[in-house]
Amino acid sequence: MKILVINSGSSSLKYQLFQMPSDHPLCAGLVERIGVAGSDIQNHEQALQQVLNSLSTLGFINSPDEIDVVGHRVVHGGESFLGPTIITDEVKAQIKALFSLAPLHNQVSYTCIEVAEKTFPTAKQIAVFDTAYHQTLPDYAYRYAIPKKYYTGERIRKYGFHGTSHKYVGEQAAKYLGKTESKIITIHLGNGCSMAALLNSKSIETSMGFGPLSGLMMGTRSGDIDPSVIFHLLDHKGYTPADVNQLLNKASGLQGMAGSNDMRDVHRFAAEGDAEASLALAIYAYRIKLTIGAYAAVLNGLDAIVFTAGVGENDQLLRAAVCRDLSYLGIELDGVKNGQYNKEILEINRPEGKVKIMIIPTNEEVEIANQCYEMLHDK
Ligand SMILES: Nc1ncnc2c1ncn2[C@@H]1O[C@H](COP(=O)(O)OP(=O)(O)O)[C@@H](O)[C@H]1O
Ligand SMILES: CC(=O)OP(=O)(O)O
Ligand SMILES: [Mg+2]
Repeated sequence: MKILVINSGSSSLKYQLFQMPSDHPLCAGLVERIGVAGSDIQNHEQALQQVLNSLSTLGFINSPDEIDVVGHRVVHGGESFLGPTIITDEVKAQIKALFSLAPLHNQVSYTCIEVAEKTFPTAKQIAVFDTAYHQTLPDYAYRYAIPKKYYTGERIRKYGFHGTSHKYVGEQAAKYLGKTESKIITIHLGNGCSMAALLNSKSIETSMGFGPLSGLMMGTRSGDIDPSVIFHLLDHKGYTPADVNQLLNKASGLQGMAGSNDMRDVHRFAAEGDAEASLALAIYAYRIKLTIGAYAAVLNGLDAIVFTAGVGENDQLLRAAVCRDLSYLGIELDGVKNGQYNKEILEINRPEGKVKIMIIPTNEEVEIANQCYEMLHDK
């Protein structure tokens, strides 16, 4: 069974082609900096077209009907989708209905689904949702302290995102620990950033909420901000709701503070003496540290913290800043090991540290392919 997985992030499109059941890809690739100023690739449709052309020019597929399944990452599945789902017209309508809740993401996934349906008309199209893994949060974690009718009527609650990544690295960490019971914090730092508290490999708390805007500071998103700021801008400063949306989703975070959403740029600006870039780095790390403290309390203990995704895997300075002065919690980073990551699971704590600090490369594509394969096999 040949499965093509398409993972559309807010600024990138990753793909992998699998001959299942092997989870070693036949080919894999990444289109980066989509829609970023100065980039050749303006949108996800163009990016996907480029991927599909290269799959056939490079000879990985000779004809579209060789693809049995296209697995799509879809960010927002609301409360309806708990596992991999065959995409029907009704499912597409539900994904569309969630556009307003995840403005950077669901529209992009929807575009990718439509392009894939046209390109691979004989393949099964399957969606795997970021929200699915966080459906195990207890009600006191997912409900907001507002009247019940906003939950029952408007479905306003914490959903959480990046679930496929938190699940994948969390399960690897639990396996690595070799314990049946585990308390793990996963830290996904890509363009979007989120953390999850995992009790025995189930998500019990996470930092994103109703949409993928809350929690940590991100590439272009503010993360947590007092909602009073929004009322102030609307009521007294002439902003429209669309202006505020643009500000908090696209013109904040690293982009808004330091002028680039690419962490590599921000480090360069800071090294060149840009004080606001240095402050952006400090805030970015501080928010993660705050959340580690909170999640250690929620879990009532801690076996491991896991760094993953673009920044989490590759940025040793950031990891060092997060782990500094956390020895009270048993978090003690080994400065040498911290610099030795080479795309494989790596333990980077000092031997005397009670808590394992790990870098685990996320692989949302493998996780999606496995979920699709298992679903079709169980039938
Ligand atoms: N060597 C590196 N050092 C620091 N940050 C890096 C490095 N390589 C990639 N990144 C950062 O990873 C982020 C993208 O992560 P990724 O997980 O691919 O994001 P997404 O899937 O949300 O598009 C970018 O901010 C990029 O700057
Ligand atoms: C949900 C989310 O923020 O996804 P990404 O990090 O891929 O933008
Ligand atoms: Mg991503």
